[in-house]
Order: sequence, then structure tokens, then C-alpha cells
Amino acid sequence: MLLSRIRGPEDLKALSEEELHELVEELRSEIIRVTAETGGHLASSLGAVELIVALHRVFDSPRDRILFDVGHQAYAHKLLTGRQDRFHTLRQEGGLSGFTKVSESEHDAITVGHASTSLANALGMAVARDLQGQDHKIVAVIGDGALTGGMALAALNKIGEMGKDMLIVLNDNEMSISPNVGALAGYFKTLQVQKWVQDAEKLGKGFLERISPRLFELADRAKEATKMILHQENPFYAWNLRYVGPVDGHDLKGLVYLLEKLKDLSGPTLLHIVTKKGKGYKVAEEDPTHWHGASPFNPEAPTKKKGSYTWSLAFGDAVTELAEREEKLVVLTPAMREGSGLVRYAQTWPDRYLDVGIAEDVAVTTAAGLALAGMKPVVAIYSTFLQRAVDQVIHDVAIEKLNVVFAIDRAGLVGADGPTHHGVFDLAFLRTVPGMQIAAPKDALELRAMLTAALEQNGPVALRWPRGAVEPAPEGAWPECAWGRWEVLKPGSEVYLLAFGKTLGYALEAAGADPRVGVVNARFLKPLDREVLAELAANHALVTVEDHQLAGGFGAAVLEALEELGLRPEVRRLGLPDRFTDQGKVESLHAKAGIDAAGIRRALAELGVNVNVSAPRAG
Ligand SMILES: Cc1ncc(C[n+]2csc(CCOP(=O)(O)OP(=O)(O)O)c2C)c(N)n1
Ligand SMILES: CC(=O)[C@@H](O)[C@H](O)COP(=O)(O)O
Ligand SMILES: [Mg+2]
Repeated sequence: MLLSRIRGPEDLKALSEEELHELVEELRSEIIRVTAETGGHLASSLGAVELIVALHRVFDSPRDRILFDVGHQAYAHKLLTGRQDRFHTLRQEGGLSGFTKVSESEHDAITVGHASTSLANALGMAVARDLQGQDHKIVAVIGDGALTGGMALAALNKIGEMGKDMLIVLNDNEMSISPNVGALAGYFKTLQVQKWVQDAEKLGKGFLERISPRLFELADRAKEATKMILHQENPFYAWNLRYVGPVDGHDLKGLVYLLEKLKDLSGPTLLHIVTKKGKGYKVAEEDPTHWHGASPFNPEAPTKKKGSYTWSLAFGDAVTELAEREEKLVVLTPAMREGSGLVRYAQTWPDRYLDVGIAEDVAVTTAAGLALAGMKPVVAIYSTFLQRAVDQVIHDVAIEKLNVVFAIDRAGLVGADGPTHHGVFDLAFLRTVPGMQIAAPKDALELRAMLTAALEQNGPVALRWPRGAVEPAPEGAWPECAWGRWEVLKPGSEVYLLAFGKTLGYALEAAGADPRVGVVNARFLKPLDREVLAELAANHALVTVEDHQLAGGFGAAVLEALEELGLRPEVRRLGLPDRFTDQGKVESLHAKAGIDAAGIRRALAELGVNVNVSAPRAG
């Protein structure tokens, strides 16, 4: 195998053109083979193989810095930069990250996972390079989806103004996870069409030149005029960037040729390449959305597996049905239609559905605008991506107590995506916002009840649930919600486990049928149920359990409430320690953090309550 001879990017320089093509095929096979076992961002990585080979052929990493936006398309880069022997550990506990990561390789210029950060990083590196009198190249690879993010667009604005020397490669496959949105996406299509027209024109003109030089001259003038229009209208020129493209991003020879030329230019250049997401793997080309983030699959017979019913679908079904009754309801997503369970909603209520692109800040402030104008907005958002819009939550929503509902998915540890994606900070940053109400349903039925009630509140509400499976709610059931009330699920004589969200299952398992251990579905963090808390704290020890950082989370809220109540029961807080949690299977990460049933039992033992492990689970 040619690939096994590539120990680092320098080995690429010695290959013949033919061998480079062979290498591209081998990279694709290896990406498919390993992703079939580990799962991962298959379609994006397949689409970027020629580009990555061409970049490493022409540039000189790690001296030259190559930045990948999101970092999910960079599997070929990992394979070409000395990580072949560990590639099978991709996204596994202790293994290679699914994204680029500075601490993983000197060839990874940025640690990433969230979109739209590459250009600002590249700008910073360019400024640093120039201040330090260095002369290496900086190349940022950004997808058309990631370019919908305000951070990327704002960075372009500054890059153009400063005229810093860098190459930006826009990898345009017309896809985010779902089809890309936004006016720029429409413009990119126009550019592609113009290119086809020009190519066709060129063919026609060769013929014209032979038969009538006069007509040829006229046609040529027309072409120049078109170029002028293209030049004036092209937003990249307005940004003071040199624009080159669109070119075929799978034409390896053409790419190498162009990159060689562009390498020696100074100032900021944007190279627009057009690629096919999922390139070279039929199923992924046909359905790049499904194969964007693939679960493990059989590479010989890849099929779309019907997964379990999830929290995301439970939300999507609930909100779709609720919209029937609530005509003012509008759902917003920052580019996560599938992940947030909104496919059915988007089809059923297209006029009351907005995908704003990878722009969480825009999603939240647009929701504020909708609420100010009398609508009922629901922002469906992953916990980790809500981090991008904290100011918008405070400044645009909360100050005026707008009834915006935040439907927060992927709350808690998410697994293989790792530290960039764990949703473990939301409680801490939301809890401090005056007027914010925060709750976590224990099941799909409670989700319905909470969602319905949330739309009736005076002010913002955050509802959070984890990644993964849940039992569907019984059809047609829409129970009332006892807003702000905790639910005592099992009485106990000595200790109460106060569990928030996903950890409730572990708490019930830990308590078993032991009469000394009570379990509470502490479903409201804000307002916190002080009445029940005071009752329990009067003569029981308490253990709080949460799938969130301990700092500033649910347990911290309980401690603060106890202090305000003037109560001092013995309290143990279980949650995530003050460090970033790596990737791995969620259950294993929970066990390591001591928030699973075994960990809870250890905490109970510290309080002198040894639960008999073989005791059956209550309820
Ligand atoms: C801030 C942020 N929001 C949402 C996401 C989820 N996400 C990951 S990749 C992706 C689509 C990226 O599209 P593009 O940049 O065009 O890359 P492609 O997969 O098409 O190659 C999205 C929405 C993210 N990683 N970061
Ligand atoms: C790269 C990225 O941010 C997304 O593709 C993310 O990996 C999706 O995660 P889920 O699989 O939890 O939807
Ligand atoms: Mg794309």
C-alpha cells in the first residue's frame, strides 16, 4: 500500500502524479474502513480528500499552518501526518480526536469542533507571523456551511481590511449538515452557473474564432463585460480579497497547479472550490445528510439503520403537535434540523420554521425579535452551541423577560465528539441570568408537559435533555405540569438523592429498594423547589447528582438555597470535576466521574448507608 509509506507530509512530495491519484483512492478506502467501525464524519471527510492531498503536496506543514474549520473533514490530514497507526482509535476513549487538536499533533494548527473559528484564528496567526518577522504560509479551509457563521464573516471583514497574507479555501459542497442556507449559498450557486456558461462560451468561441474573427471579437468584449459585473458584484472583492474560482475540488492535478501559483501571491486570497460531499462512496454521495456523522456501519452493505426513538424526536414530535394548537409558535434552529429532531416539524410547518445557518447568536436574537412582535419562539439548540449565544440570551431575551423557550438538546456528556461538544456548562451560565427558568424532564411525557407550560411563562425558559434514547410518550397524552415542583419518586428514611435530568435513572438504580434511600426527580433547577427541599433537608442527608460541571451547576444551586433557608444537612454533590472531560462512551465517562449508580452508592456509603447491590430497583 502506498499510504503505509507516507510517514509524514514530506513523503508526499516525492510521489508521481499517478501515485498521488492512487493515494487518494487509498485514503478514501481507509476512511471508509475505519469510520465503519468507529463511526464519524464520513461524508465531509470523503469530500475533502483531494484538497488535503493537494495542500500537503504544495505546502510545508507544520511550518506552514493549515487550519481546518470544524475539523470534522480532516481525516485524510490525520492519515497523512503520522497518525495512521492510531487511526483505528478515532473518536474512542483515549484515541484520536474526531477533530483537529493542537495537543494531538504538531500538524493540527487549531483545536476545534465548533464551526466558523478558522478565519479569526488564521488572522491571529498572520498578525503574529508578521510581528515576529516570519514568512510561513497560512491556509484556512472553511466549508460553505461554516461560512454562514457570523464569526467567519466578521473575520473576513478584518482580514480584508488588514490585507494579511493568507489563503482561504472555501470548500463549497452546497451542504451544511442539511442543505446549506442563506443568501451567500445562493450566490455561490450563481458563481457555479456563471462558470458553466463561460466554459460553454469558450467552446463556442473557439469555433467562432475559426469561422469569423469579427464575431469572435464582439463575443470577447461581451465576456470582459461579464467579468466586470462578476468582479463588481462578487462580495469577496468587496471584502478586499482576491477571489479565484469556482474550480473543481476533485481535480487533483488542477488543484496542485493552482495552489502552486497561489502560494507565491501575497495578500489575502480566497480560492473557491466545488466538491461533492461523500465523494467516492455512493451512499454518502446520495444522502450526505445521513452520512455526515455516521454511526458504525457495514462497509460492504451500508444501509441507513433505523435508530431508537430519541429525546430529539420526542421534542420534534411534541413541538410539531403543539404548533397545531399554538398558532404563534415558531421554531428556530442554527443548522441542526436533523440533530434536533425537527425534520417532521420543518415539513409540517415550513412557514413557522427558520434554519438561520450556523449562527446561534442570530437564532437567539431572531427569537427575541419574534417574541417582541408577539410570536412564541422556540430555539432548538445543542447545549454546547448555546455557548455561542450567551450574550444574546442575556441582552436580547432576558432583560425584557421575553418568553423565548430554549429547547436544549445534547445536555450533559455527549460521547465521541468529546470536550468541544459536551453540554456541561449550560446550567452554570443560564442559572445566573435573572428571570431565566430552567428545567429537565424525566421522560418524553414530562417533556410535553414542560414544553406546553413553558410557552405560557412570563420570561425565558430553558428545558434541557440529553443525547440518546427515550421511550416515546403515549400518543395524545398532554399532562399538566406542576411548574416549579419537584417530584418525590421514592421515600427514604435517611438520605435523599436529588437527581437533575439524565442522572435520575442512575439514582433510582443506586437506591434500589433500600428503604433508607429516597429519590427525587428534582426537575426544576430554577425556580428550585424550596418547599420540598426544606422538608427533606430537615432530617435527611442529601446527595445531588447531575450530568454537568459541579462548578455552578445543580448541586451548587441546592447549596445556595440551603444557605438561604438557613439549613445545614449533610450534603454530597456528584457531578463533573473542574477539568475538560475527554471523548468516550457516555456510560464509561459517567462511571469515571462517579455519577453512575456505582458512584452514587459510593457516596451513600460515605454517608454510612451501604445499599445492598443485589436489591431490586424501585418503581
Ligand atoms: C458553532 C457550531 N454550530 C453547529 C455545529 C454543527 N455542525 C458541524 S459540521 C456542520 C456543517 C458544516 O458544514 P460545512 O462547513 O459546509 O462542512 P461540510 O460538512 O459540508 O464539509 C454543522 C452545522 C458546529 N460544529 N458548530
Ligand atoms: C461536527 C459537529 O458538530 C456535528 O456534526 C456533531 O458531531 C453532531 O453531533 P450529534 O451526532 O450529537 O448530532
Ligand atoms: Mg459544506
